Amino acid sequence: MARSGMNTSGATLDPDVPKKKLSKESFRQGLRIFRFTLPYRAKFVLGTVLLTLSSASTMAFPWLIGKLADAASGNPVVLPNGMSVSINQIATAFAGLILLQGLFSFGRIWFFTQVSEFTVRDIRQALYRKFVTLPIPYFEKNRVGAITSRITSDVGIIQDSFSLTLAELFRQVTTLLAGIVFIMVVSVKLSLFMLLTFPPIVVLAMVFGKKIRGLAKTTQDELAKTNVIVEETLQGINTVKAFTNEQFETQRYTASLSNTVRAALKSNLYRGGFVSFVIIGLFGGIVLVLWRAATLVQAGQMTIGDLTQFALYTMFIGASVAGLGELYGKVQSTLGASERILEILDEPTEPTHQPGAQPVQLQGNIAYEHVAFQYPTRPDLTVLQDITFSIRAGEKIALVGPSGAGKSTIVQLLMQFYELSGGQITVDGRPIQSYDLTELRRHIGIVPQETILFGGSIRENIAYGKTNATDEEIMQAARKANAWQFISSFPEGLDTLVGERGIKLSGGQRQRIAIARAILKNPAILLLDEATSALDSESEKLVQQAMDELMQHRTSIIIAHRLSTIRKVDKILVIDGGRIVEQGTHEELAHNDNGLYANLLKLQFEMS
Ligand SMILES: Nc1ncnc2c1ncn2[C@@H]1O[C@H](COP(=O)(O)OP(=O)(O)OP(=O)(O)O)[C@@H](O)[C@H]1O
Repeated sequence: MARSGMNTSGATLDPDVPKKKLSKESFRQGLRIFRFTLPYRAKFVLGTVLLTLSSASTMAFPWLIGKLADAASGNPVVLPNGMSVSINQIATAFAGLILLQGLFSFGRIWFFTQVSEFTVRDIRQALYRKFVTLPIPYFEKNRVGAITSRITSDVGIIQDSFSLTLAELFRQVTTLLAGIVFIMVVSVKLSLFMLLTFPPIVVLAMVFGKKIRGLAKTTQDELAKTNVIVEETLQGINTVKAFTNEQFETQRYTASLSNTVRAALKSNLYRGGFVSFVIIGLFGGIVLVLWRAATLVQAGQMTIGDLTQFALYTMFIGASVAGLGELYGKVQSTLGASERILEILDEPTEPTHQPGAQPVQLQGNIAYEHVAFQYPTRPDLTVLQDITFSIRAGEKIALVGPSGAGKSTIVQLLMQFYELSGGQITVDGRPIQSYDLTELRRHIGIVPQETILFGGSIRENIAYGKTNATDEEIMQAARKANAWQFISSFPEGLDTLVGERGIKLSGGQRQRIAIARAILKNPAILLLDEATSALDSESEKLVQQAMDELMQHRTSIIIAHRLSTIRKVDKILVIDGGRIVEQGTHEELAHNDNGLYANLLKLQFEMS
């Protein structure tokens, strides 16, 4: 039956996922998700057998009840072999059947839930493995929320369908077919009468139901709009107040609420109509059939037992038709969900962790040759053009230039986060694409502008650079990174929790954790992105010392925002508008009065 999708206090009952039109193709696609159940097929088959048995025993109930009614009303109940049976014997058989039915149901649930739990675990695992190996551009083209809902709500729908929907579908279809056969056996005349009366009512009810679902969706959309107003304005409450728009926003919200109520009332008008239609149509139909049945009993063409059986089977049929209507929607969502899941699983991944990849040792010679680049999400914007430079192993270079010049992009390309649009990058003379991606990245360490700490202890966060590091190694790295001092001042030391649920570290402290991570990783090549936000001078000094320590004997590329920190580097590349506009040592560039670097220096000098 049509379940209205929501109430107006905001709880959305149906996940707002697009449904899939049922077609041969969508079925064929959707069924591919079944490959995840293959390892558990034995359990699945067992569950199906038990389900068949339990459905069959349910179907025997009305038959036995009819026999009881016959025996009670004095019609002798005779077995095919001519033996007549008593009420007690029928009741005993009934009790036995109920017992069996209980066991069958238990077994069915037990086996089907195992299949669904294991299958869903495998699907989630496959999805997660896929997520982390998808190339970076994928995450720029798709919202993270949309991606994570694949692993939560879509997989949830699949779980439902393996544990419930499939079984229900099977049961309802068999009940419907068997029910029709049974009523035909009881009385062909009455069955034909019933089948002419009910299906038109059911079809009408389904059309009605669809209309109501459409209206419920409209209400849902209207409500979503009101929620957007609340969220936006509360998040930007400072702006609302600064512009003294409290009244305006309240009016806007009220107007949106009125729309919601209007939509909800319309939807409920139809719902009311639907309920009275069901009462009048359905119960009217039942009265009609009962009237016909009564005349048949009176004419001696049916017994009371037959009538009871007939009525009960009819109820079964009615329930299964109604159930099938609801299942239709569930099958649609399941197909939609499995298609979206399979779509992600079919996405090409980065070539990481290739089988048979040889470990490589890198010297750290880097060369960029005429590198050109556009971001895949903005193909019309040339971010880098003709970038050519080289660094010998152990040298340090700095990239400077205005914001948006392309410095971070140059560095990211070395990690192969994106494909080049032109030119090539080599490491130790080999194009970077020829390396196994994991092997290449293993030798590159980064200290980003903004260090992301994962929820967990400081120990875990440092060990992110080398997951099997010993405590001794972690402490040593922390010392070299000038981080040990503040870590040991916490009562819980390395076990101090950081991240969302833990304490908040200062910018300088987080950077030093990032440096400790990189020290543990011990890479041949280092990419350092200086924080733009200035640290206090004490913290600055500690971070700088730690960076110097980290850079020793490694090829390093530094994205510098504060020019004071890069006087000692071997070469400075000045980037502007995606090109290298100047290069040389600090001394050389500082004396080129018309140069961009000299100007930047002057600017920073004036500012400080
Ligand atoms: N992921 C991305 N997708 C699309 N465009 C991007 C992306 N990242 C950066 N850009 C664009 O590429 C250009 C270069 O950005 P980049 O971050 O490399 O500059 P930057 O010199 O490092 O700047 P800053 O000093 O402010 O960090 C900018 O125009 C920016 O808008």
